[in-house]
Amino acid sequence: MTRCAVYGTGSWGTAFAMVLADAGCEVTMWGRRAGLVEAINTGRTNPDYLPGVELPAAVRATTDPAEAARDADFTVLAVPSQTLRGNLAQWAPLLAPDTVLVSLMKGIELGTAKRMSEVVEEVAKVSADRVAVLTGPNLAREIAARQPAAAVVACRDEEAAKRLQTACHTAYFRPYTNTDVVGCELGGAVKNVIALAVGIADGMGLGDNAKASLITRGLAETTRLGLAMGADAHTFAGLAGMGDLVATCSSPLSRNHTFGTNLGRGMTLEETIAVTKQTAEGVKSCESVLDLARRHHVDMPITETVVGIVHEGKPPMVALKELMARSAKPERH
Ligand SMILES: NC(=O)c1ccc[n+]([C@@H]2O[C@H](COP(=O)([O-])OP(=O)(O)OC[C@H]3O[C@@H](n4cnc5c(N)ncnc54)[C@H](O)[C@@H]3O)[C@@H](O)[C@H]2O)c1
Ligand SMILES: O=P(O)(O)OC[C@H](O)CO
Repeated sequence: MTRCAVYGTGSWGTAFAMVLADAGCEVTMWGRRAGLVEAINTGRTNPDYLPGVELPAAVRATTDPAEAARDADFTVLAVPSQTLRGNLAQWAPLLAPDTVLVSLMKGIELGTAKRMSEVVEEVAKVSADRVAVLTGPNLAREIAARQPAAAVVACRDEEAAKRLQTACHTAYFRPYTNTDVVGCELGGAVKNVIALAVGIADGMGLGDNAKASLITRGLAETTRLGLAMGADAHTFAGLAGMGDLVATCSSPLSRNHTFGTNLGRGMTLEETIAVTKQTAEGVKSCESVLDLARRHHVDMPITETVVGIVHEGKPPMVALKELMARSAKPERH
């Protein structure tokens, strides 16, 4: 039987653990808090992140990272992007020798501007052939309700991607393989920034034309960055690009979209952070995405606008006027 370790008992770690169990894997989750681990093992629910959802019997949890790691064919990482480096440094010595590490994270590291798979390779000292990424339009609550969704598993080693595809393929979860790890990771990280922008526009009551324009031009700037970094343009028209943008920018379940909506309605950053109970990656990653764009000399006006509103106190109405007054240009630029 395929054995999986899942590090992180948040919304997506738990929902993906369910997917793996439903696909026939045996899953051990690692969690920080003994109380939550106990609730998962005895109550078969995760009351903090997925209340009311019954977990399959093949999912169990532990606070011992070594116990979770033991004999795992796949080691799934589902912690916030900005804590991954520190977390993985502790777990790396415990990992099973040939395990494939799977990143569920959708962020870019602050300071280094590294993608999560790069952080994993560096900290766990493994080759890119042993690091996979799972991404796409996958709102955890819908997956936990076993509502249908497609996803992408990306790995430089196509055989490893296929093994992961088999390990997480269920009647309601349909993963496709891809070898464009750079494009898949950028799609996942930048859509969170665009979802913040769309949320802000929604909060300001700017309408559906504004939303569609931000999604489309958001995809254009994501693709520009991807091409500058060697990604395949087709990836951005797929599940990791357009697919995830549509889901995240249109769903009230998205933390990034909701965060933006609160800002657009006039809440301060501090008030918005206070009412956000889970990880909204775009809030920090907008700065690291902009850093990445500058390193690659790519213009990302929507990302720059989000950084201005979220981190520099720019009033959304001023930011809107500036964005609309940019010089006119052909669409494909
Ligand atoms: N929730 C979704 O719908 C969804 C879907 C796809 C991808 N993702 C991505 O998955 C990643 C995890 O998101 P999530 O939704 O599970 O977040 P979450 O906020 O629901 O859970 C985060 C988990 O990380 C743990 N954690 C927080 N700080 C930590 C630290 N310093 N050290 C160790 N553990 C820590 C929390 O206890 C929790 O178990 C993010 O990158 C997110 O973008 C989320
Ligand atoms: O809730 P969000 O905004 O982190 O988005 C969740 C997923 O990434 C959607 O695919």
